[in-house]
Amino acid sequence: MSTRTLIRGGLVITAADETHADVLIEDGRIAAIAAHGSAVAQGWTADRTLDATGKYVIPGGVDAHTHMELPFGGTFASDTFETGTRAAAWGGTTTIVDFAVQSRGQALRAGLDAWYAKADGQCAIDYGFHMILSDVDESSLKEMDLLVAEGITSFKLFMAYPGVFYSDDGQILRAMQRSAANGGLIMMHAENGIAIDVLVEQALARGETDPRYHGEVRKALLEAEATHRAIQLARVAGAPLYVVHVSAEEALAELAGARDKGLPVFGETCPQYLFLSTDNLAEPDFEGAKYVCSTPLRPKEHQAALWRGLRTNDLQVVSTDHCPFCFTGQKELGRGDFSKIPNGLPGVENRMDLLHQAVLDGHISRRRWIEIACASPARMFGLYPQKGTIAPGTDADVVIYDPHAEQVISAETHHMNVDYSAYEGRRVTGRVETVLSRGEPVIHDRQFTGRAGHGCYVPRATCQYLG
Ligand SMILES: NC(=O)NCCC(=O)O
Ligand SMILES: [Zn+2]
Ligand SMILES: [Zn+2]
Repeated sequence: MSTRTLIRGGLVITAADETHADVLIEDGRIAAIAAHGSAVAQGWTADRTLDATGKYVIPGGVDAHTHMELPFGGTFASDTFETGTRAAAWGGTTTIVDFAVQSRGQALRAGLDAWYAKADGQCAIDYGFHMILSDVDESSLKEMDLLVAEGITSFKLFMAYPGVFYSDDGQILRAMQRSAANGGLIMMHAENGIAIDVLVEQALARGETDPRYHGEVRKALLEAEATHRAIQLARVAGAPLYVVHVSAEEALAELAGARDKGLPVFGETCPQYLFLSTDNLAEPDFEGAKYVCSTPLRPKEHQAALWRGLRTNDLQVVSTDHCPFCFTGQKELGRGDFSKIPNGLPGVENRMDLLHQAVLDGHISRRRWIEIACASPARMFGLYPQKGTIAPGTDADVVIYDPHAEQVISAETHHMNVDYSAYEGRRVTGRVETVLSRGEPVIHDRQFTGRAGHGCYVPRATCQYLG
């Protein structure tokens, strides 16, 4: 039986508009939107009415970069699809795109099937997959075509992590040529991993073992160099390119220069690069390990450039790169050798709130908040307008957001399965109150009302920023 839900009296914010409007939801979709107080809206009846007076009504967040249960550095990211998607819902995110992994020597199909199995029946919110390519050869190139047809329309390659996920320039060029032909989008981890490994070895030989050296060896210039090289390879292949987790001003300058030339080059940054810095990596007593991720945190001065890039659209997306490892037992694997600290930070629950705080701090406008966190990732990865906006016919993935509520971010209160918060003690204004996923309340008045298995796999179209 169909349920009608009515959200009354809120300020509806999309990437395009802000309107005081009522939103009618039926059969899991937005049925209609009408000005608050209009005769049309007053005539609506519903089984469930949610009062959003004084609140924002925004599209559910789309986090296009998560790693639930990622195998890394001899351990696994500590959020499962169940715990990670529940935490995402608490933070106002209603869709994730996670990375299925091809292990070396394995077919893409095997890696993808393993990810379908991990997520199936576990998720509180909807999900899709990108595919990590670890072994670019004739057979994996052929498989890329099949995956694009199946709705896996983006592929991550690594210029970092030699011996693990690393692809050389020839492999990268081949994968790009294939994506130019099949419509897929190459997502690049742009760091010169071969040069970084030399610097790691030299640092360790000098006895530089603390977490802060992770930031020192993974130099901004090596991110910029790899970004430049990835752009040139994409040009040669005639392929579009999306550079993930951009952290260095110099790398952003490469993207901006390419975009100025009109090239189809896109960039993502993450909250950790906007709000944290090498000061965190330098925290004493091995606490810096909590902030080890790649690309690494940069000196604070890089943040202004990233905010500018988000305003000027040289960066289009903010995703989390959520890849949590507990401090106890996981980050600790790298005591005495920073190169053994599993790379990654938790954050899937914090993104919408941190970016709302950025609105209050004057870095971005409200509509740009929704654009970089909802609409643009949905367009980039072929989910729009089903996801990422509020419009008649789209999925009713809707957040009622209280822009005045104060909160202090803490591991004591978060829902991610990780024993620390990268933002411990940070005060932010704004908080998720209610979250609907396809019309079903998964968070209702700050209570979890969802369930594992509600979330559905969503096949994706190709990038909607291209021709
Ligand atoms: N980013 C990170 O440190 N860990 C996750 C894997 C990746 O995205 O490179
Ligand atoms: Zn990466
Ligand atoms: Zn990642």
